[in-house]
Amino acid sequence: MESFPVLVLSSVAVIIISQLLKVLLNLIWRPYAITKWYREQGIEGPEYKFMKGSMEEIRNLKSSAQKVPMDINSHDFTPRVLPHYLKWMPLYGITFFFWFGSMPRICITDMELVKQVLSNKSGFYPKSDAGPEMLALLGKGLVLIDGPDWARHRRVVNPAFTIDKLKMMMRKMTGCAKSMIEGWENQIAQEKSKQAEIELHKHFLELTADIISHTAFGSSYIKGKEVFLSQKELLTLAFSALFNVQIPGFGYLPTPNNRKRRRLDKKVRTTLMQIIHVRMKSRDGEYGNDLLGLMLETCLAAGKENDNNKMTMDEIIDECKTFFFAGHETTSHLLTWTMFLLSTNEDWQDKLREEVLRECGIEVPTADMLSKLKLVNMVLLEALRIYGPVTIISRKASQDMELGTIKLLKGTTIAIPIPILHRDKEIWGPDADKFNPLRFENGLSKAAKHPNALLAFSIGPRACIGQNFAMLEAKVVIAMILQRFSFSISPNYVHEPIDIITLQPKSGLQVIMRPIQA
Ligand code: HEM
Repeated sequence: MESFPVLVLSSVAVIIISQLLKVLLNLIWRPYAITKWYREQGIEGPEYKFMKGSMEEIRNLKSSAQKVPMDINSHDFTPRVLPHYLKWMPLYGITFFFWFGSMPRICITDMELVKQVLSNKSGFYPKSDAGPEMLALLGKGLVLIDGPDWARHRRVVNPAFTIDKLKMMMRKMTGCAKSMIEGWENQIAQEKSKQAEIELHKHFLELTADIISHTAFGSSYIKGKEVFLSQKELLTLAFSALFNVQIPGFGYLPTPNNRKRRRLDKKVRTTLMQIIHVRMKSRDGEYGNDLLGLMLETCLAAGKENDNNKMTMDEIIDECKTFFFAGHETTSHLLTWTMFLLSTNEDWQDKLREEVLRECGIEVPTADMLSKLKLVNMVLLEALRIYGPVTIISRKASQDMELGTIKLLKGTTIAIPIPILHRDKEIWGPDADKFNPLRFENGLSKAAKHPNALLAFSIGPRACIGQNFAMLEAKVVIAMILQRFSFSISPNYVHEPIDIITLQPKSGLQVIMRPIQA
């Protein structure tokens, strides 16, 4: 009979060898087989590089493309933000594959295929896997989950975003915008000047954080500040990890970044728990009908029917993370890019001010007044088209399946590069690179050759739940600024759009603001 140590050693050896074989299979043989599979269908792409895939090339292309700022009148930031797509599309065709580490990604830019993927209701194209950094940032909330959990969360959350609820949020939105604007007026008065240079992006990030805190959580920017500041750091971590080689299990090691991520995650959770406890104590069994109230109602309604809509406290915390982040970052960028466009196209600024003063006068706008601001709406849609905050939508093939003529292998990620589709002259016409809000004159569905061509909020069942909220918020803020200020771009502004997960100006947006004398 074999001795015990020999048995242990041989078992360990078997485990190590089988793990090594698995690694070799995933890192060498599988990419080779996948490449062969797609090439046989005529789909080409850059060669797979051991473990790194295409990551190193993407990082290098991006860093050299981002060395030179853009001309202020040019809106085509794709060479800076998506240089790899621009390099590979002419080489391999509009549908091509590349490598996120050892995982294949297929880029699709055919609108019909995009529609098939995004409109699918049978769960064939779930969200692609999120790394530990994105999970810490957004939690397992609506943006990242799938299947029955997603459907249950969406059922709970939907009623917080009905048109009636949005109208009721108007007072809070205008209140937050008024404080920001009065801050600017005071600054200019204190400087005893007729104008001041204001960095708007920073202000919009705080404003939109304040608005989502008030409207969804009955809190304020100040109370939720720890969440926002920690999420900002988590965002930087997620961004820096985006094009790194992913080593399985690496996220559990006590590296400085992993430790930082865990510390920030804990801080976010503690602050959210404080906000939740305040709400639970302050009401007598009624938790309110805002987002937090609706979620708590389902969680704490022990013994009541409709368990299908129940959420656990951990799920609520994850959903809070999602809404704190998704509910303010993107909208602040939309406001920033809209103000950039209006500061550099003063003829449009004047037209919009005329419309705002005609429909709202100098009153605080109401929802009814805002519904009449057609030109403001057109400019916001055009800002979403050319500077949409979300640059890539990705999904995963849940099984081997066909998408058009492509035979997809299970696990392949499908990447939809929105800025490239939003500049497609076949879809948007010969002026696709230009700022032309008039293309939306006859409504969203008639602005392009394809009725669903604007993908800024995505389309289909996973489209943005907050799109009406974001549009209302953006209209309120832009209208209130136009009532009180005229503005032009500062000579200090440098046009460097950059995608730190979402598209934003690298060093803020400096604008010269001049109060309009009443
Ligand atoms: C200009 C502002 C906004 C833009 C451009 C935007 C864009 C998007 C996009 C493109 C998606 C789909 C992502 C994907 O399929 O991978 C999405 C989903 C989502 N957005 Fe927004 N968003 C904005 C504002 C908001 C706001 C204000 C909220 C919350 C109040 C919000 C909450 C969400 C949530 C929860 C999802 C996931 C929906 C689901 O999968 O069921 N977003 N957003």
